[in-house]
Amino acid sequence: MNAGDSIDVKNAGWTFGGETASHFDPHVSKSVPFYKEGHQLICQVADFFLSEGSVCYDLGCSTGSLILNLAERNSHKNCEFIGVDIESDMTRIARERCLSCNDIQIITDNIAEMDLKKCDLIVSYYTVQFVRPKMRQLLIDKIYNALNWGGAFLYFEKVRAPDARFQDIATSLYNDFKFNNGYSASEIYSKANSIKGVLEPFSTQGNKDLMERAGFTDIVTIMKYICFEGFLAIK
Ligand SMILES: C[S@@+](CC[C@H](N)C(=O)[O-])C[C@H]1O[C@@H](n2cnc3c(N)ncnc32)[C@H](O)[C@@H]1O
Repeated sequence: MNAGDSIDVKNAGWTFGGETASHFDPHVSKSVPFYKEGHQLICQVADFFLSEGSVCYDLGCSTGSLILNLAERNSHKNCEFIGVDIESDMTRIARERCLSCNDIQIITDNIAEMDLKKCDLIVSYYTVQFVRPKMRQLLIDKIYNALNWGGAFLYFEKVRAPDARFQDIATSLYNDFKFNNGYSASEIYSKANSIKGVLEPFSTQGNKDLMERAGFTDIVTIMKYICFEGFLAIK
């Protein structure tokens, strides 16, 4: 970064509304490694849990691409797909995208406060990391309680490393990932400033502890790349 670079720093003011929602689709895979591959993996895992009449949630569905993929892949199973996002700018785009699919309902709500109905699959793809830490255990408890026995929670999160040395390495590698995808040094710095206190990752162990306290005992990692991890937890 040069001394003359101008940086638009919205300190700790990140939001998914407005411009972020309208620019979300073309930009997300430049900052989330294997974004599309993660969706593909979730769809493949969902095959094991969705059967005739199942209910499936996508918590923090953003513009609806994952819930649409899930619904189209399982259109023969008569399932109910419910996408939830707190930002109406996101759910407006998601509703437009999913218009042709009658199995999908898109709801604007706060996942930390809403009730969940009984279901066979709950997906959270990089969403819980934005829920206030004090609300997180209650949310994971609610997810566990909503699942039918044998149902699954697919839980993807940005994760912190187990100690400072690994965290330094992970931060450096992730900055390289964004830089190599075309973000400037000042954009990377600006984003890091804006998400302070908004994006709050827990460690791998911290996330497992949340799930175990909720009641999950069968938990495996199904994807990991630098500081991005996907867990499959079965009730
Ligand atoms: C990184 S994006 C998720 C990406 C999305 N799952 C996908 O596959 O494209 C995080 C999303 O979570 C939503 N979100 C954050 N906190 C939320 C909350 N408390 N309730 C519902 N949605 C929330 C944001 O509005 C945003 O759309």
